[in-house]
Amino acid sequence: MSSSLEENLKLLTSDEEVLGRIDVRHVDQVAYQVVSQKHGRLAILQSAEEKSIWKRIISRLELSFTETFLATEWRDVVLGQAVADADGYLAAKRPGRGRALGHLQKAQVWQAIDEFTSELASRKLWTYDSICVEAARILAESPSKPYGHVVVDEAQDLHPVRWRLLRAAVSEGPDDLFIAGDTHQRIYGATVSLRSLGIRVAGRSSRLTINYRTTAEILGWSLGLLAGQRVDDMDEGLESLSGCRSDVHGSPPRTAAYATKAREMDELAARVRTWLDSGVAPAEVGVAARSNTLVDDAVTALRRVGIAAGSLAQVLPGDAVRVGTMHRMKGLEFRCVAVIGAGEHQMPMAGAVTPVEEDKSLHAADLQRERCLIFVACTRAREDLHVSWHGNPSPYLTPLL
Ligand SMILES: Nc1ncnc2c1ncn2[C@@H]1O[C@H](COP(=O)(O)OP(=O)(O)OP(=O)(O)O)[C@@H](O)[C@H]1O
Repeated sequence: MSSSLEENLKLLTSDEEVLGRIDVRHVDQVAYQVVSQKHGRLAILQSAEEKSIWKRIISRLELSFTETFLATEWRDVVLGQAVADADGYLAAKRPGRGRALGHLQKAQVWQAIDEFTSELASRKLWTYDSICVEAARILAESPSKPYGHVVVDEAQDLHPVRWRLLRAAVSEGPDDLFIAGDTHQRIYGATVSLRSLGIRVAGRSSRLTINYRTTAEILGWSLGLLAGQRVDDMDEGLESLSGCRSDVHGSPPRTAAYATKAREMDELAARVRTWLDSGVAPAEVGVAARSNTLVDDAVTALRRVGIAAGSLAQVLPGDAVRVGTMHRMKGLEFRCVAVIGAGEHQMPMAGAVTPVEEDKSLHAADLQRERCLIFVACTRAREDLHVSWHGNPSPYLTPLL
């Protein structure tokens, strides 16, 4: 997405001097650079290793918590609220955490987290979150800031550790932070209160209601995916979709069910061929899928019939159809979009949803994120949207069928 933003920046100016002063980067890259300047090359803890460290701690301390629970408690409560010690953790509120903890349980959780962070420190291992914490600390202590102004896009997906980093990356003053986001498109992380992070948006924000990208037909249909959902406004209130509109009209989105994946892939290739034959450039066709496997399947199906196509995970030539996971589709747009594999077994994706018996709140948040993902994918289409699946449709789609 940052390369797409960088490209679009060139539509605003071609002045190399101006472009040279604008740094378009993922916030984690900013954090890595700040921390590596001080500590050298950083070794990143891989998720399988993280799990096994938590598992060892759970078994050593004979705890009844799962590794997911402890990892989330560390990330969202300890790092999220910048808790520094046991007393801070015992006093911390735990909004959005499904399982209530008594005093003794909190002491056990703190001991586990303390052992976990000590192990990371002794092995010199970092997570992307801990890099952000360290970067924010370094920048907060430094009198000189790397940026004069910071523009934040896709703000709904940033964890508090990233907000603290961004806050510390620019001195406080007029036009220090400009924030754009849409909480209906939250596909990572959980609800954040900007107020609690010292970022004041009340009375200083505007709601954009006109959608210039897509047709009224595609917008109306896609908004149906979110009907009845309560969505926050990042400032301790609720966001609304009322008044959202598009003034451009076109064909209504089409949906199609197939008996098998193979058939769905064949029909995808036929659909893309129709778009290309009608004059749509290959790079203006996007195909969105929930999993990497399905992305590969779609690329193979398109190439099999002679259509140049590639995954958005790679650098693509200008004349190829873009196929990507729904996560990769964020922030992009295409004249025509095919959302594939929108079936009951793919959306929500079972592996991405915490079991309800493990953590009720995480379970609900995960389901909501899956719903937002399909909304994000569908709203990438400017003119034509085609949604398909094999087997039964996703429960997110059934109210619209
Ligand atoms: N005022 C405008 N007049 C005409 N076209 C516009 C205007 N504002 C935006 N657009 C066009 O609408 C499309 C979507 O704009 P943009 O990418 O800024 O939206 P967005 O809110 O960031 O979308 P999302 O968050 O869903 O990715 C782009 O093609 C952009 O060029």
